[in-house]
Amino acid sequence: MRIDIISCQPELLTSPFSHSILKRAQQKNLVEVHVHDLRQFAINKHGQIDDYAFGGGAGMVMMIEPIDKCISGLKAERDYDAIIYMTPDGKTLNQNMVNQFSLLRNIIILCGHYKGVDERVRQHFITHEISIGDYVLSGGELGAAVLADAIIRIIPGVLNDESSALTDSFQDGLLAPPVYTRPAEYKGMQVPEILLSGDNPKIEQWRFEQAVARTKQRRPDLLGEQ
Ligand SMILES: C[S@@+](CC[C@H](N)C(=O)[O-])C[C@H]1O[C@@H](n2cnc3c(N)ncnc32)[C@H](O)[C@@H]1O
Repeated sequence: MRIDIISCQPELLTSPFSHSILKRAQQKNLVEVHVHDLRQFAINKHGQIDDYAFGGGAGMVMMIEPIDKCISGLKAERDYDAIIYMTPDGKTLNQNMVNQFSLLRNIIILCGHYKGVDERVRQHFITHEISIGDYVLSGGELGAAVLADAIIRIIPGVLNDESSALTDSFQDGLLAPPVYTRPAEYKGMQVPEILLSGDNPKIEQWRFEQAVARTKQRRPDLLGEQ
């Protein structure tokens, strides 16, 4: 898979892709991540990529021309399955959407700033609008990193033990059950006896029951309850 991220603050995206699982995924050639500096496509030598909003009001608006040039250049090289704009008024990201995106070959993620992008960008170039929650960030980079991380970790071969991602929260519509590690007893706090029993079918049953109980308590909406 190839992910192209368009940003006017590309430095914000250096760290998330330089460590741990996302770094290893790139080293294993399971994903290519390319970050493009929108200022390289500025309309003048001052690096201008934004301007005042027509109609007035506070806040600058990201111009259509630099974004068009950047996206058109990428599209001239290859086909893209999705061109995503990170925006608080987009569809709220969930695991189902992440699973669908992880099946695609090439995607572009556009990060906004200021008041956001000229609406014509959204109307003419964008295929998906994604929010990472009902709050407003300063820019789309953190959201793009969240989206890319969620996608990349479930690409087959990225996690050392692929089954791990399948037992995480939301994959089967439930929250994940509690987990414990050594020591079995710490300052009088015990690990549930069943997990030390070696009886795998019973452990699986216990985990399922815990997942259901946790989901009922914390996220009844996932079970179709209120
Ligand atoms: C200050 S915000 C613009 C908010 C916009 N004026 C509004 O009220 O919907 C700047 C940029 O941050 C990104 N952003 C902010 N909150 C986000 C969220 N919850 N999910 C995804 N991206 C977000 C978007 O790319 C947005 O264009």
